[in-house]
Amino acid sequence: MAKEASNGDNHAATKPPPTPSPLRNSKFFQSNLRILVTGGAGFIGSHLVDKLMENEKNEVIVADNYFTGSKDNLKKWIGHPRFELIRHDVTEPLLVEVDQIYHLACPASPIFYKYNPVKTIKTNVIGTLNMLGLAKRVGARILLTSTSEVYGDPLVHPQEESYWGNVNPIGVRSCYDEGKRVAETLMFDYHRQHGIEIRIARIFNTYGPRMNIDDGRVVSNFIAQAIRGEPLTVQAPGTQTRSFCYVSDMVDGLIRLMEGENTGPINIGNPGEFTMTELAETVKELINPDVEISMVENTPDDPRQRKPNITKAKELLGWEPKIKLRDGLPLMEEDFRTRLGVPPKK
Ligand SMILES: NC(=O)c1ccc[n+]([C@@H]2O[C@H](COP(=O)([O-])OP(=O)(O)OC[C@H]3O[C@@H](n4cnc5c(N)ncnc54)[C@H](O)[C@@H]3O)[C@@H](O)[C@H]2O)c1
Ligand SMILES: O=C(O)[C@H]1O[C@H](OP(=O)(O)OP(=O)(O)OC[C@H]2O[C@@H](n3ccc(=O)[nH]c3=O)[C@H](O)[C@@H]2O)[C@H](O)[C@@H](O)[C@@H]1O
Repeated sequence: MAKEASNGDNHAATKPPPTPSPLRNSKFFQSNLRILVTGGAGFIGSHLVDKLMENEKNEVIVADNYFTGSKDNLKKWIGHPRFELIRHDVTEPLLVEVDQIYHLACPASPIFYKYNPVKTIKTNVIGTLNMLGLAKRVGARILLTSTSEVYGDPLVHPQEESYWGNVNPIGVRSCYDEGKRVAETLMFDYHRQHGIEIRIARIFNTYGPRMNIDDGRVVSNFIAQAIRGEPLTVQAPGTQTRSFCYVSDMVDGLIRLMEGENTGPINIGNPGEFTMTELAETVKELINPDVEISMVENTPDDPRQRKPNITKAKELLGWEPKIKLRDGLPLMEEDFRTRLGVPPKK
């Protein structure tokens, strides 16, 4: 039985995990591990798929509705015998036979999750219920990519997993923050009530190649603006902080959590903390020293500070990030230049 890594509450399952599908024992069953990645056509999901596909014992099925993801992110795997891509919306039930589920499906950029907030809530609540139902039917282990946004505008700094958060339940970000909080609740209820093997990662701001160019997230905005020679738009006051994790570190953390013995929730993020003004200055220095930095209006309920305490990830998963922000940002440049059609400066 998985160990609890969280708030000192009693999270123990009352039931043993459900037995895996009888198909596992059928004559024609292959010995490979079948892994479902929901949201696998998105930014983090596609990097996770790349890593999972490196292991020849893995078969990977991606289910995605392409709201913020794209087939382009997975083009090198389309047609591969161990890979399958399904256009599917997780708010509808999905019938597949799998051993593990990485449940990532959910728009992550504030612009996109606020675009259709009711759909965002449905994705988090009904989508997670459907994936838990699937996990229960086939006896699969399921990992949810939750978020540092469950801490809201945090009054405790850095944030550790035992902090219950400071979230506005009726704000414009609530469809996402509260949606993920309910998704975490559902995970633990299925774990306690039905013995489902669960893993919860609380991801902190992650960046890297394949982020949507017009995603609205700060790192992709600044890199695209720097390459286009447009002013970097720091939203006021610019003193708000974030801690940025490079995507390969994130994928490594997610796989360790899935493979390990702890349910979580566990923070996965890079504790290096920067103000948005510092981030803009770093992008300017590394990508285009000629661009201006301009101050623009902010959006409601923007958290003022965010930094993970990763003691649990270090102790329980033996994980910590390796890539510093200054080393990670230049790794995005080539991908962004190619997609923007802007050749490197001479
Ligand atoms: N990137 C980050 O900084 C960050 C931070 C915290 C948590 N997370 C979480 O990690 C996960 C992946 O984030 P990302 O940055 O790769 O975002 P992303 O927007 O690039 O990827 C999300 C994917 O989910 C798909 N999707 C959305 N709604 C769906 C639905 N109803 N049915 C099926 N597919 C659907 C999208 O098409 C996309 O491919 C999300 O759950 C997000 O909440 C990300
Ligand atoms: O890590 C997380 O848990 C969450 O982080 C992000 O949410 P947020 O931190 O608000 O991400 P951004 O939209 O990238 O904003 C970060 C900061 O940059 C600022 N910003 C954004 C865009 C911009 O052009 N300029 C700018 O200064 C924002 O005001 C904010 O303070 C993600 O988008 C969520 O999906 C994720 O769950």
